[in-house]
Amino acid sequence: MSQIHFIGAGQMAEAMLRAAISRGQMAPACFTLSDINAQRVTELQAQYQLPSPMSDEQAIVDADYIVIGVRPQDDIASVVAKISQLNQSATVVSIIAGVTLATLSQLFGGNRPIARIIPNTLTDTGYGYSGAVLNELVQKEPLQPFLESFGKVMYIDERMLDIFTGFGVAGVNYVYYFIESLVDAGVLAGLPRPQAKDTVYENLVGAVEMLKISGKHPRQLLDINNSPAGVGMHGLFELNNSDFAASLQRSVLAAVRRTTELANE
Ligand SMILES: NC(=O)C1=CN([C@@H]2O[C@H](COP(=O)(O)OP(=O)(O)OC[C@H]3O[C@@H](n4cnc5c(N)ncnc54)[C@H](OP(=O)(O)O)[C@@H]3O)[C@@H](O)[C@H]2O)C=CC1
Ligand SMILES: O=C(O)[C@@H]1CCC=N1
Repeated sequence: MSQIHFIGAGQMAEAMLRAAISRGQMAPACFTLSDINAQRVTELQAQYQLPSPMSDEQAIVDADYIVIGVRPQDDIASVVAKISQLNQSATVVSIIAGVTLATLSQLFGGNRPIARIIPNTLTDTGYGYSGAVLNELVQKEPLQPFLESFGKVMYIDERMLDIFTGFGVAGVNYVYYFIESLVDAGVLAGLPRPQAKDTVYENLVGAVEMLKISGKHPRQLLDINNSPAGVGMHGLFELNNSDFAASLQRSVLAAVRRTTELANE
């Protein structure tokens, strides 16, 4: 059983281990945590019945995988120094947005297996891809069960990882925002909120299924959904007349830019 130690026990660390445990793919005993905020660690240990090691240092020594879960703006160099001092062989799994394998390898002084993973916050659902890049020292097979315990895994070229972060992982934002706006539209038109919400959820899941089942392009399904001079076409005309598509695309580009920016701050 692999031992996984998280340094930085924030939102993402919790989302990953909660999914791994609740989906029955990893045992609570696999996980130890450390964080600047000791209270946070105590709370998570109690909530998920995680072991309490003798010390943070001991947990790092015992780990097979060490997940760096701090933010790009945090003192990453001090985290690396601590790992290097205590454990020379564990595979490092960095989830820090924007920070490249080259930067991490340089900090670790080479010879360190490093996986750069950008997890998705859809962890509990089994949907959503984590973007993954491994350096040549990582053994993929033993790492895979951990990665798959909190989502699907998409191995991509590292030069695409910031794009994947801003587009794919931050991408859930656009879906939540779209759902909120569309439910509000139903309410604005006069439907009670619970019915508006149920309708939007059903349409969203159903539309994805239709695209998958039919193999058609969205535009082809739009054509089927719109009769001549009909209801749908009048609605679409207003959308065509708006900045909807370009706004969405500008938002994604801003998120991608910010990913790269963060690594240089
Ligand atoms: N949230 C998301 O959707 C995603 C986030 N990521 C990446 O995951 C990482 C974590 O994000 P998230 O969980 O949202 O952030 P959080 O702020 O929730 O978690 C970071 C945690 O690390 C702690 N911390 C900071 N410095 C240290 C240190 N030197 N040693 C130990 N603990 C430390 C922080 O404590 P304190 O708050 O007290 O400073 C905090 O508890 C980021 O790098 C982000 O880019 C990747 C994919 C998705
Ligand atoms: O906003 C963030 O920092 C993270 C990284 C990608 C999505 N959310």
